[in-house]
Amino acid sequence: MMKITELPQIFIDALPVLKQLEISGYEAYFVGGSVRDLMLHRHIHDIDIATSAYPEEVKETFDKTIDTGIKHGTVTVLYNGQSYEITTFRTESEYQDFRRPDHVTFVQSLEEDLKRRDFTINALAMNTKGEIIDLFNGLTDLDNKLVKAVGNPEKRFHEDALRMMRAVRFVSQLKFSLEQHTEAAILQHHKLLSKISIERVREEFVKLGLGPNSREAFQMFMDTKLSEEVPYMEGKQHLLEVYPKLQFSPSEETSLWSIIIILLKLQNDQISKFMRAWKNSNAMSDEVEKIVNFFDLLSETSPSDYQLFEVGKTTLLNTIDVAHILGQPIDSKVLVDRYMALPIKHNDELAIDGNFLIKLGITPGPHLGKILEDIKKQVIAGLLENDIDEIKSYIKKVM
Ligand SMILES: Nc1ccn([C@@H]2O[C@H](COP(=O)(O)OP(=O)(O)OP(=O)(O)O)[C@@H](O)[C@H]2O)c(=O)n1
Ligand SMILES: [Mg+2]
Repeated sequence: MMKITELPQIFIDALPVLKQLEISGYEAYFVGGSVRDLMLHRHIHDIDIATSAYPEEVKETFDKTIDTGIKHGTVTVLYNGQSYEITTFRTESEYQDFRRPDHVTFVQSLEEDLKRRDFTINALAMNTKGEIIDLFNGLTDLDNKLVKAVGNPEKRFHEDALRMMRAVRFVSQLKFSLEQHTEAAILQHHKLLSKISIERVREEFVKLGLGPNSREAFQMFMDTKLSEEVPYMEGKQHLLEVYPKLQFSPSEETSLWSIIIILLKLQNDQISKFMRAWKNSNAMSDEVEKIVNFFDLLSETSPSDYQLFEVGKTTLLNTIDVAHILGQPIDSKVLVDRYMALPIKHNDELAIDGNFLIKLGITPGPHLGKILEDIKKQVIAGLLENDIDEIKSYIKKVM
């Protein structure tokens, strides 16, 4: 049996929680992604604990607990300023509506818990001695870099169809391959994905898109026809096939969405609809719309100083990133230099404001707004110095 002697701090911090359960007469193990990532020497962002104790028993064992998902057997324990999700050994009923189980069955053995998990690499457990429990050859699959369903892949995907997205997401994140029966089962059952809420699909899609192996994973996403079951991508493989051939993989979510929208050749009025269909936030949607529009502008012409000012630094850099990934030849250095050389970069850097104009005797209203806008344009174009006195004499001249 493999034994880990030097555990990362995050496990050491959690050990007293597992030991407390053991003292109370229950079994407790580290499970899931944290054990996988430990074996891969990847960063461990959180840990999951599985126990033979029922949720009520977990609550009796610790002082501070929160009923996170008590129906599903999960209790959060607050310990030493950290929070830990502790889930009772459970299985999933096989056929509900292909979504997360709405009821679960608690079971007595770790083995029964592990065998309903999605992939062998996620079905490892570790006890308090640091011993790895590997009932489904997860360690071999880790060595061979394989995402392989535990047992019958069709059953696993019927229990939770999101797992099909998770499979390609791990291919991207871990640079793994899909085991052939697992891949075949996804192709065969890809339609089940349409039953899953967009929020959950989006989360996996973003992880897929931002993973280091996202271009290969995206090819798999199309080959298995999962792409046919998500918003705006049905019947669009001929446009999306560019993605695996991109120069680079995106590393920002804004870039990922912008690139998909550009490849799909969506018109301007469809961008926010696309973003809404994917249940993205308004802030994300607004930024992506700005990026795509500026990208279109850059592909046609060189932006004016005023257009550079309007788009702002963040969107400029985001658009340059998108152009870079798409292999679009733009002179990013010139654009950034020009932006940095702008006399003002924000409205509030203008030497005057509306109140100043009112004091000069201009009546508030649309007319005043136009004058202010004109002054701003003159300043940005370098035709007028951003200086109160200069601006004052300019106003006197034009009025
Ligand atoms: N649809 C799912 C989701 C999760 N799991 C199991 O629950 C564990 C924890 O799930 P989660 O935190 O969602 O995923 P991780 O595998 O831990 O990946 P991440 O690093 O992204 O958290 C997984 O490892 C897996 O054993 C599963 O079997 N089926
Ligand atoms: Mg996890």
